[in-house]
Amino acid sequence: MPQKTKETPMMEQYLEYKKQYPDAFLLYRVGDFYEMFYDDAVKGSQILELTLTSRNKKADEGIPMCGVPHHAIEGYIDTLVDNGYKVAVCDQLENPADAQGKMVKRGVTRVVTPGTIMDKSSQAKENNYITAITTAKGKFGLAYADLSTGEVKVTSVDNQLDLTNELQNLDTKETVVSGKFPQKYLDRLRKIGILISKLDELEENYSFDFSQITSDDEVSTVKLLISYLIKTQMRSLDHLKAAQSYETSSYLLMDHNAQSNLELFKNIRTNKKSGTLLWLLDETKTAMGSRLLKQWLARPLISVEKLHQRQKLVQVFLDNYFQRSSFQDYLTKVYDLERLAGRVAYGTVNGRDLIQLKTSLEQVPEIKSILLDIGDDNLTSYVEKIDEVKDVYELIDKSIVEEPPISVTGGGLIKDNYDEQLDKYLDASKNGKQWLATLKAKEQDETGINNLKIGYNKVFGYYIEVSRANIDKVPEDRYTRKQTLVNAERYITPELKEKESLILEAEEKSKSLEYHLFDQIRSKIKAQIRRIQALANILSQLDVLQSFAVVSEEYHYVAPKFIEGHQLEIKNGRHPVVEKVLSNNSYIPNDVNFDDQTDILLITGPNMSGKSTYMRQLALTVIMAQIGCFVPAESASLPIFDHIFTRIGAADDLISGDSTFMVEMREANDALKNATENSLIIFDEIGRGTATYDGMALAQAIIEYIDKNVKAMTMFSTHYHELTELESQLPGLRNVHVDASEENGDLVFLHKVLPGPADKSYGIHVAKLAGLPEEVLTSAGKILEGLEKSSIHTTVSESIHEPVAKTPTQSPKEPVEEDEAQLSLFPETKPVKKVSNKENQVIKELNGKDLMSVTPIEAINLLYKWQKKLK
Ligand SMILES: Nc1ncnc2c1ncn2[C@@H]1O[C@H](COP(=O)(O)OP(=O)(O)OP(=O)(O)O)[C@@H](O)[C@H]1O
Repeated sequence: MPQKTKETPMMEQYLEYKKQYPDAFLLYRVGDFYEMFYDDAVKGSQILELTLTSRNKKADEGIPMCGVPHHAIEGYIDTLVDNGYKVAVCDQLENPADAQGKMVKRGVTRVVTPGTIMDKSSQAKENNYITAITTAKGKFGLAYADLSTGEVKVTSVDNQLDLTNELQNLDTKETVVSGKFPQKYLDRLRKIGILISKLDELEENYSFDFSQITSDDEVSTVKLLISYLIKTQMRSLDHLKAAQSYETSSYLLMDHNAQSNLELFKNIRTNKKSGTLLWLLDETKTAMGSRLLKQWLARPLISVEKLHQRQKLVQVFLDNYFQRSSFQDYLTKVYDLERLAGRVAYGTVNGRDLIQLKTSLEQVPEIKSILLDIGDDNLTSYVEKIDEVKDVYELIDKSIVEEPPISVTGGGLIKDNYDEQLDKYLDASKNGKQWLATLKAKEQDETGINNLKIGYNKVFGYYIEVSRANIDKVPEDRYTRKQTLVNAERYITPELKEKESLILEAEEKSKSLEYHLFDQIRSKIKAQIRRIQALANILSQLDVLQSFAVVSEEYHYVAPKFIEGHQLEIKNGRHPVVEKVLSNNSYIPNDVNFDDQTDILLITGPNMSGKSTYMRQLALTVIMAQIGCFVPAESASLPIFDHIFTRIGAADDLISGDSTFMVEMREANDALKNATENSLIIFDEIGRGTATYDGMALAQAIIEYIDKNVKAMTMFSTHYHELTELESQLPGLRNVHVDASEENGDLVFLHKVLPGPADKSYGIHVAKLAGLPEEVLTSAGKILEGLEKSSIHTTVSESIHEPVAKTPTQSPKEPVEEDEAQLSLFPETKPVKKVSNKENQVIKELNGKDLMSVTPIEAINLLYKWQKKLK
């Protein structure tokens, strides 16, 4: 921390800025370095692996310091921001030479934060969303923006769970709140790695298009977000598009767990894209297309009309292979128009970016004509809307050289014949150099000094240099001596000085004129940003649709039919990712059928037989259908789903401190409470996370609840074979099993889904496949045999479904026998001899419960409470 001793003026200035940005690393420009001091230096040197030193000036002695070279700053900023920190960059605002001994003027020129970092090439295919959240009238407002593409959206959600979900689905790294935002909601967000940035004062003076937002609360949320962007970015935000309201319910909903369980974007094991649905579907040719595909996958549609529209275009790309390939060839040459537009608005665009913009625009007329040639009405009406933005193309074409330098201040950017004045300057400087060469030859000739040179330095400009050995040949009447070196003398002549001023003036002026012209060109393009964004939008949609066609063709997908009512029929469906990964067509296709009587498919079968794969296959097929892609099947008729709920695999939520079983129950609860008839529920072995009887009882109660109250299409896999007997009691439940057979004591997986329950579990066979020691396997075999013979086993399996089945599905005609229900749930409980007080209480409570109005989760909670009491 700052020392008590008096600071040097520079450190005083530093501390002044640091005070304004206490939560950011302040990178403070000193000469050719950006320096950090005090705590920033200590922490920064660790994160960035820099050497920590201390300032040596007497008054500053002991101040920790570390620095990075100015030209390498971007990489260091990226590292800090990747680690979840903010960075404020404090630049020199004047040339130190002009400061004339006073403190150099400095100022913070940008603040980079995890949500606002732009231009990271590693993230070209990703959106980086910054979010803002507000709360009013018990609801939450949520706005998000991608600063590099200019997208701004806003919505409101009813509760904290939905808010967290939406933030996680957006994968936001940073969220802005006002100082008044209730603290209690923020801890959870911090725990899941979101940086919270507080902003107390809203900006007032800016123009932004709020016209498409209807609710005042949403306007407030967007205002908070825009204010933060203005505060941190300190430059034009003209490229931000009009904010759009959206409702989460106008898409097929999937919470964050479902997205990650189904491996849409990240492989659960590797955390990478490989092996995901996005990986499979992404045959896009542009970064914009890839980002859009990801957005479509995160928000599948529920409008049949829009889906038909997408399907038709996919079909057109499928039917016209040659046009599609040349469309792809041209698309490959289209750069990231969205981000280029962002850079134009930001003023960070350089000559090379403009050439990229030009090259991209150059492809558009070709793209249009190829697509119009196909002659499909749907596609044509789409393509006709494409604005080629020809004026921008022409402007860049006539003004910017084909291979411009990175810097925009050093000249060499602007073409000949673009500006008359510039041509004159360039001519003068070009001719001047020619003239100098001629002069050198002439002087060498006249003086006879062969090694006579013409040079230049900043102090006295152009000079003639003669080596000491030749000094006697110097024509003293024409040459004026300017400088003496050890081995040479330097001279000037009136002729040289006259040309010098012309050459220098031309060079200096041409550079600044070039910059000025470049700035003008940039502003002219900036005025057309909306048109470039609109073009980017159409091209990225077409890119995604052609990508669907490529994948659908390669893997033989079909257009799904959307049907009304509670039915689904998939013939020979496949899991698209497993199919791709498995070699030589070894994937076994399977049908999925729900008729109007069925809501639950109860899936049994040995471990490793393919139960999870079968269930995920349906979920992925539904998602693919609802983004407008074709699906992996021979034919598919599906309803439009409103929500997919999943409970797959073991996921501990260590952050919130929940156990696997707790997460399992929370996810089950979410589905039971929120699913509708139009939802899809995938429950993979619900109940396995707890003791067998509890688990089985719960699984059964959940199935019955879905059948009776929810009626969503449900796939439920289980190893509790006893549950298969439910088919005779629940008209909406059908058993299917994944087939396996035993050959010479070895298990053969057939991966074929057949009607009816599985007859055997084969758990020990799978353990053998996994290579467990022979001793363990033999011993397990003996234990199993014993269990199968024992009466307990049969009693349990019979009793377990009977009484519990009666509770939720009990028809009013059949009175519930509570005693029996209680006893049979805990069959190992010894018969009660004497009823204690505690037991009396439990019985009383049980008698007082209206079981018809108790949810399965509440039921298990009650059971837990009672059991605890009795213990
Ligand atoms: N239809 C299929 N065709 C070919 N291979 C399949 C098929 N279904 C599954 N498999 C293969 O079998 C493996 C195991 O499948 P899956 O994980 O779905 O089994 P499971 O029955 O859910 O197992 P467990 O009960 O142990 O969770 C998969 O990784 C896949 O390689």
